[in-house]
Amino acid sequence: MDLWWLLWISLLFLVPFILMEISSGFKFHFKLVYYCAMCLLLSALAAPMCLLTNGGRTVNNMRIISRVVRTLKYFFGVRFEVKGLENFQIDGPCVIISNHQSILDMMGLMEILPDRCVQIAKKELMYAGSVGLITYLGGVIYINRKRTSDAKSIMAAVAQAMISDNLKVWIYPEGTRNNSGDLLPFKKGAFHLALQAQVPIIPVVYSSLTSFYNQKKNLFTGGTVKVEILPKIDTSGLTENDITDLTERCHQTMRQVFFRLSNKPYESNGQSNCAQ
Ligand SMILES: CCCCC/C=C\C/C=C\CCCCCCCC(=O)SCCNC(=O)CCNC(=O)[C@H](O)C(C)(C)COP(=O)(O)OP(=O)(O)OC[C@H]1O[C@@H](n2cnc3c(N)ncnc32)[C@H](O)[C@@H]1OP(=O)(O)O
Ligand SMILES: CCCCCCCC/C=C\CCCCCCCC(=O)OC[C@@H](O)COP(=O)(O)O
Repeated sequence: MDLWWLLWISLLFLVPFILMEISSGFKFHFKLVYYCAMCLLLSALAAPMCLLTNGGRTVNNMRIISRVVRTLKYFFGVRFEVKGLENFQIDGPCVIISNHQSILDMMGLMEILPDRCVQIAKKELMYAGSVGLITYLGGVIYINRKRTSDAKSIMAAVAQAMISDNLKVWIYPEGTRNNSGDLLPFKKGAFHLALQAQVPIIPVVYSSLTSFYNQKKNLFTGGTVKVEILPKIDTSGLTENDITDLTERCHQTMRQVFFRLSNKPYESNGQSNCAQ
């Protein structure tokens, strides 16, 4: 066949494909920018409310922040089906661990955030404009993930504050966002913290977002996220020697629930689940 014909025929198929890709990519990035802009705007509105109500940096601001963030789901067509909220009804502090898929997780976090609960976040979040300010006002604890020794000493101080100030602490044990449709191995900070403070761990699992949010496919439409708050895991009597087992047990339990909530067949990965 003539080379020109081949070129024309390829173009006939390629051009609509490229246009579709550009427009879906454009839609995806536009929606992400819109999400970030809404976060920046809502944070800028919430900050004076926090300052006027509570005066400065305090976990009590989380009530205001969560109420404001809960409105975001209506703009993005995201809904939550929550089970197990009664498992949050415990007296005193605890460590809450959950899977972390994307920046959209802030909606899922605030949907169920219990009272007097702060999160552990990477220190870079402090510099995210008004979002950084609102996290500061809400009492978020910042860590430098590149300096394990600094992170450890901050977490040791957090263990004390949990007891003295009756705080719950929310940690993403994967340590980073992960939209792969599986859980990453868990870092150990959350488990050390629970043991140091001698408090229970409450695992929370969110179903996979990939059916409506997928960066690889430029997909960001609306959808429903299933959320399950699991019964507390007691840590009393456990020692440093039990950290690896505890981490692995929590990872396995959460992974099974993650696959069930995401309507995916459970795949045993057959490896150690702890981050090395
Ligand atoms: C109004 C509109 C608002 C709009 C915005 C909406 C909301 C904003 C408002 C508030 C919400 C904010 C929510 C923010 C969420 C942000 C989420 C994140 O930033 S996730 C990233 C940060 N978090 C984490 O990284 C936590 C998980 N990581 C860990 O726990 C890590 O363990 C670590 C403590 C950071 C250390 O990292 P490392 O890579 O070194 O981890 P290892 O687990 O491999 O540990 C190495 C080694 O150290 C031992 N270890 C770990 N921790 C401790 C400890 N605390 N004490 C003692 N020893 C410790 C561990 O056992 C390993 O040793 P060994 O191998 O011998 O066992
Ligand atoms: C004047 C300065 C302007 C700064 C502009 C900042 C732009 C960002 C604005 C809004 C972003 C909204 C983000 C909501 C909070 C998201 C928290 C979050 O999900 O952080 C990711 C972190 O868990 C893990 O990070 P990595 O996956 O390791 O990476």
